[in-house]
Amino acid sequence: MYENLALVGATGAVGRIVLDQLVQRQLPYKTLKLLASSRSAGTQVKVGDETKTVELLEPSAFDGVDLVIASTPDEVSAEFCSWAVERGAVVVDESAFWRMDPKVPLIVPEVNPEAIKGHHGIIASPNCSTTQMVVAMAPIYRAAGIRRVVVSTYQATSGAGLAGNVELEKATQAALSKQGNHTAETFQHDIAFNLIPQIGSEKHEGYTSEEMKMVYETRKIFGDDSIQVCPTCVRVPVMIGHSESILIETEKPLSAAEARELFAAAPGIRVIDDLSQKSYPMPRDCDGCDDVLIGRIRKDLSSENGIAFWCVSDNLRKGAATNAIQIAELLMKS
Ligand SMILES: NC(=O)C1=CN([C@@H]2O[C@H](COP(=O)(O)OP(=O)(O)OC[C@H]3O[C@@H](n4cnc5c(N)ncnc54)[C@H](OP(=O)(O)O)[C@@H]3O)[C@@H](O)[C@H]2O)C=CC1
Ligand SMILES: N[C@@H](CC(=O)OP(=O)(O)O)C(=O)O
Repeated sequence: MYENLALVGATGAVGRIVLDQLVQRQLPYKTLKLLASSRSAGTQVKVGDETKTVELLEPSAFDGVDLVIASTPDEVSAEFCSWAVERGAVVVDESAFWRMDPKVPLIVPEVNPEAIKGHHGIIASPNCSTTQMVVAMAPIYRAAGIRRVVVSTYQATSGAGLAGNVELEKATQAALSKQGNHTAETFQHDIAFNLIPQIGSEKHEGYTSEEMKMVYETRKIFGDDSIQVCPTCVRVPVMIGHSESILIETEKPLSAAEARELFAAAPGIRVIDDLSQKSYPMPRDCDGCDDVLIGRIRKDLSSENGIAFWCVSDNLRKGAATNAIQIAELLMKS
């Protein structure tokens, strides 16, 4: 039923990984169209052993397409999704545009696969920082309930797309050659040898748009508006891999050993946790890996029901491309 695929945003940071994953995970498609803007239409892209030409995103591009995987800016998704749905296709969209629409399921397959039922043609994949956090929260939520989460993120420059990594490279070269501050375009300030405690725009009572996504999307994915989330999102000079320091306050008390066992048994999680051996996940370990890596698991010293840990994931893979591909696999199985 889902045999004729289109990939919108095929030339982007996420789109390139989706292409790799289509091949690596051997999705059983018959035809594949690659779509992007007029900037890239006509360029050639390798898909496994084949070379394909990128086509222009326009309504007729979806004629005969059953399944669309899309990774474009919000305003582009806002426009083209209806072109695809009107032609009978289902869209798995990675942008933020549709995520909080009540008619659109927001899916992380390890957490809420059942919510995919009854979709109306568009299925959204969450924000990358939210995805890795909810994968980590899921086993704890099921075993002990969750009242509150305090999270600080350390987000890679590729979170801002291909332009983010180009800016990190240029800014670092400028700083090393002592040319002074690089003029920031993608980020708010010079990212070289720096941390920027702002991702997105000012949104709600001093919180940014990225931070409020972590609040709202988490509640929607768990279907539980009682979960309290206090996020701080920070851009760091790392190319791939978002890291998060997370404190979870549970309903029922949980020891660190119990939390470690729950993480180890959960799908999509790999535990790397032996401080005595300097063993814990770091962003360089997660580049190219589909799991959420968890370490530094310990009891909160300041409250009864707190579990603290460190969590790292490839933002372009589980944070985006892999999650979308897993959603496509769920559809193909249904
Ligand atoms: N990077 C990340 O870690 C994550 C990203 N996302 C979301 O995924 C989406 C894509 O992000 P990312 O890959 O990082 O961004 P990039 O900027 O690297 O890529 C954007 C892609 O969208 C295409 N595009 C842009 N404008 C148009 C247009 N007018 N018509 C058709 N295609 C267009 C670009 O094509 P062209 O080559 O023609 O410019 C390119 O293929 C965004 O919504 C982002 O929020 C979600 C989770 C994580
Ligand atoms: N904004 C995130 C990545 C992203 O694209 O998120 P969203 O899809 O929610 O805009 C970052 O910069 O790291």
